[in-house]
Amino acid sequence: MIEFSSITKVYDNGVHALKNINLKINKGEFLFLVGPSGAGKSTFIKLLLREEQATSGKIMVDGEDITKLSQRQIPYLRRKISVVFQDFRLLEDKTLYENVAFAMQVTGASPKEIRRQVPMMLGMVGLSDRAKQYPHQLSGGEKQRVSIARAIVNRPIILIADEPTGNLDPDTAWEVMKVLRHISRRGTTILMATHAKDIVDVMQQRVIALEKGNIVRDVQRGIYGYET
Ligand SMILES: Nc1ncnc2c1ncn2[C@@H]1O[C@H](COP(=O)(O)OP(=O)(O)OP(=O)(O)O)[C@@H](O)[C@H]1O
Repeated sequence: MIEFSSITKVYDNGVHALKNINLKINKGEFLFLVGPSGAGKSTFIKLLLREEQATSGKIMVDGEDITKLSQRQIPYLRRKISVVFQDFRLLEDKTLYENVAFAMQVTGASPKEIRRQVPMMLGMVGLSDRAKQYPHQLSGGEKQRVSIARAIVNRPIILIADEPTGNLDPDTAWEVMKVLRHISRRGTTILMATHAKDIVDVMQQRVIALEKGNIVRDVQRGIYGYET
């Protein structure tokens, strides 16, 4: 479903951030992307989102080489590949319902679809009864769950989570992980970049480790494998 073939990224300053990466990701997989700072994790994510362009190689997503997309086609890619960030990035002047609904409105979804889909998503992340509240009334973990609801409301094929538990205490981080696991079991692929050793070790999912732009490990039911 997603395939990197001979992907290399050299930034303008000459840094080789990714070196000849070959990788296949299947539907519904849960993957952790790990590695020391500067290993190339963010670059990997940016290439998938087309925030950066590969220097060479191709990246197939859902049957299409995304390195060839024009600027005009990129918004469509970002519906197939959705992201949640460490800092949540919710709209503070909108309620939870409105935050999730807004992501559908911008794609031109009908009011009827929005009324059906938004409560379902808020239910899935366990926040049905908070729909009318504003982000400032929520804990960090709750904010991250809203941001996940918003990210999956348009049914992406892959959800990228970039350090999603980085700002959360351990208990709250696990609430977020339960939601991500549930979403993955329903068929959405999850790619989570993280430094959270304990989470990676307990979850026992596929682990892809990058170091200096190379994949140094790719194991099913893997562990974090670095000192923290
Ligand atoms: N826009 C850029 N221009 C030049 N070099 C860059 C740019 N972005 C990243 N790099 C370099 O590319 C390499 C890989 O960086 P990247 O941000 O992908 O690593 P990372 O694994 O995400 O690190 P972290 O865990 O700190 O987020 C680093 O050497 C970094 O300095």
